[in-house]
Amino acid sequence: MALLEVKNLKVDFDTQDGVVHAVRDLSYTLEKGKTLAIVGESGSGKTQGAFALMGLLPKNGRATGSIRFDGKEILNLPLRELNRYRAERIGIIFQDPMTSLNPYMRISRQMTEVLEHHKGMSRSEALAESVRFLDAVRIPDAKNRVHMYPHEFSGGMRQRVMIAMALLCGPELLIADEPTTALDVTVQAEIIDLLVDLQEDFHASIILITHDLGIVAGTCEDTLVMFNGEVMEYRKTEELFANPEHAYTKGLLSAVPRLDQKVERLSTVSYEFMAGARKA
Ligand SMILES: Nc1ncnc2c1ncn2[C@@H]1O[C@H](COP(=O)(O)OP(=O)(O)OP(=O)(O)O)[C@@H](O)[C@H]1O
Repeated sequence: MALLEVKNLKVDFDTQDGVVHAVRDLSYTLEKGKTLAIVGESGSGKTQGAFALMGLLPKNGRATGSIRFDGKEILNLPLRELNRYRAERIGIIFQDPMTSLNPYMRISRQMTEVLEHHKGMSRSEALAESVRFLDAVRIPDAKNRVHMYPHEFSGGMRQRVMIAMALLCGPELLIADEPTTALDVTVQAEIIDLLVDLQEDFHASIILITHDLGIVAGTCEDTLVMFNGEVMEYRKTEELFANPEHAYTKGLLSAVPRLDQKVERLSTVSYEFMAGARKA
């Protein structure tokens, strides 16, 4: 059975200027232990599509359609029930780790609190478990660094802490929303490698949200390309790279820098180009 089935998801926002259709018709299926990339330029609806399933939509937003998690409809569940899913079965990693880390609390306290509350561990068990998770995300000297505050870590290390926190309760689904966008290119590659390794160890399904097709190859089995709230293409990643069907995907691919080609200037996908490439 699929872990996640999203069908005809629509997300609308009420604004002063009328209704914004952020996600128009999004459908996909994610099997257990598999990885899906959701790719598209800024504003294409990637994040709001994921927020709908976490119950994190801004107040002026509403979602319709269906989101089944492990066979159960979770779209628009009451907050109390959704909170249980969010805490224990679905982990999320944001672009900016400070969105989920409390700057005034030591990492140890932030991690042990979760484990005490959700796993019923004692403080000392929870501390040992936290160190184990920091080791798993390759934080050197985890035993000592667990007692540091978030600002004492570099950006890449902070992102690792957030990944460790997202994995703490053993989620079946991990949503990574632009997890590397704010980082240097080399650190980006390390974080993506880490996610791939962790997925093998923790057997979580992953949704990787990114505007960068370059980090998708070799990382995700399937790729879904979005533009203007709609799905442009949804296929096996290998096939998409080998033979992109949609003009918009071709545009995105041509914007991916390739190590084997010298380019004068990186291409960008212009708005006119995208508009012309929109699905009829
Ligand atoms: N609270 C809101 N009210 C009105 N429109 C909104 C609101 N939040 C998001 N939107 C709009 O929804 C659309 C989709 O936004 P979304 O954040 O999903 O895009 P994205 O593809 O994830 O882009 P980015 O990478 O920049 O986050 C955008 O046009 C955005 O302006």
